[in-house]
Amino acid sequence: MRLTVRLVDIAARGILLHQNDAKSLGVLPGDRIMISCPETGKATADYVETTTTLIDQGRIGVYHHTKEQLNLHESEVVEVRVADRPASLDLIKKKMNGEKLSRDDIRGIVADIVQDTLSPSEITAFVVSSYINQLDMDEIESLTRAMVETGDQITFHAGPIVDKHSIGGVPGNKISLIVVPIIAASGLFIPKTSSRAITGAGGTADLMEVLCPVEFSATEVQEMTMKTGGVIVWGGATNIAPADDKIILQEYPFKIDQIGQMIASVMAKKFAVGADVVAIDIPVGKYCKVNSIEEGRKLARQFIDLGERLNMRVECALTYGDAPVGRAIGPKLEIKEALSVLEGNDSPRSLIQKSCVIAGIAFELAGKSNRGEGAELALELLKSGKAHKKFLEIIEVQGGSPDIKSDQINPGEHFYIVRADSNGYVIDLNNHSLISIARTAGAPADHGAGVYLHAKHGTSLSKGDPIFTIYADRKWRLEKAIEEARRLRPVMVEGMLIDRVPNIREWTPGRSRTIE
Ligand SMILES: O=P(O)(O)OC[C@H]1O[C@H](OP(=O)(O)O)[C@H](O)[C@@H]1O
Ligand SMILES: Nc1ccnc(=O)[nH]1
Repeated sequence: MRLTVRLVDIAARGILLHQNDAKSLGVLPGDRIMISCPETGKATADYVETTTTLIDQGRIGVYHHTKEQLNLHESEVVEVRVADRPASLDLIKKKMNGEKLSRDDIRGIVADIVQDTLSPSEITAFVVSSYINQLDMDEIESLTRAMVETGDQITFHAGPIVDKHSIGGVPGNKISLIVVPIIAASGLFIPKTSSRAITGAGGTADLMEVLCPVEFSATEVQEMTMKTGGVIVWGGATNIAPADDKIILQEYPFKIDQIGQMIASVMAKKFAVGADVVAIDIPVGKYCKVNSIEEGRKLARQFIDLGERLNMRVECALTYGDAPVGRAIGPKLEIKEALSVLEGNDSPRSLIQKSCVIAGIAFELAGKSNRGEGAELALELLKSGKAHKKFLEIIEVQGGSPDIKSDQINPGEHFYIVRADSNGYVIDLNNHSLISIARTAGAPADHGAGVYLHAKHGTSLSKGDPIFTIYADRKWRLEKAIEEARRLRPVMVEGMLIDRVPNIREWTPGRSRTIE
């Protein structure tokens, strides 16, 4: 069938057909058609959407992606025919049925993810199929390798290359902003690529973006690392493991991070930058991705095994995840807290301790310090101000201002303080609820949004004391977050009323009771 092009300014994938043309072709919404340009001979497949009003019969609505692929112009005539289904759909179904995927199967799926052959809902199907029928170690290795092979890789001619990564899941986990400059200040190289928020209210890339650009090519990452010793960039922009970010985009709304894909997501980024040694932070807690020490050990073993298969030396730290790291949750609040620690502030101690433990493991793995002495070296580099100086250099090389000070960073202008409604000690913090409130307030997209905790486990509060403050860049978002905080009550104070269950049945006081 020949159709006339109408360019439609929509960024997503897809092709818009009049319902009658779709019927003549024998396709339904979601089916694929092959569009070829007789003039250039170029062809590409895309999935169909249909309309009865937006496009006239005889025309084809071409979205941005296909326009770019085929270099199409308004009113040009193209040839359209039914396209084959991508073979990877059957492979995803294989996983849905609980079968094991071979290396070639996984290569096929990842290639189709990277080339945008699979639609977002089809990628979601892959995520869900491996969420229900977990990936085994061979499948995780294949996924990691396929993610690396379909993207750019960096080779450093100096070494050792050090890296760190957290599996996430604990709010306020801003330690990369402290660990990376500590490691770079020691003279080691750390080309750190991070993802944006997956289950949280601010990934490291979202945080760093408050201070400077985070989108660079693999070559730029390499050059900047050689110059300063370290960078903190967004993995999704580098074309390092490009499938990773496309998968994460589908996980974000569900707040899920399937274990096998998580391991591959982390390790692909490490492998692609040529890391020799890697320290992995696994937060463990009631509301974390990993809920018990036992589960944490199992996951650590998987990271170490995969490291061996890929020739990287990996060590994992199971860390305390029952409470947020530090007190700040959300991009600007977290940057402010991390920067103030680098500037020499002595608190929050949990943040300093955790950062030094992880940097210490990396030092020991890289042979920079003896076993058991790495954290001490990390603390020295932090206390001496060398890590702070290095952080400012990293900001500058990425295009930000090296004069930035923590007291110049202000969270959102709209805020609300939640206060204790009884005396007592803080006995529980619900990470999921805190993240939810910060996201409802606008984090991570609104950089000023988030939650600042005034009290953590064991803090003694009197009625009326502040427990946490919610910040937002927009008033309506703050209002929604306050509503959510009232409903979720993320901080439990001993002696506090948990909920009141009203009796809504009609009742007249004093009415005499009758005994039947
Ligand atoms: O949103 P959730 O699931 O908490 O985790 C995502 C965060 O965890 C990792 O941190 P890092 O890169 O090691 O600092 C990721 O890269 C990302 O920034
Ligand atoms: N799935 C992931 C978890 C944490 N970090 C990542 O980069 N990816």
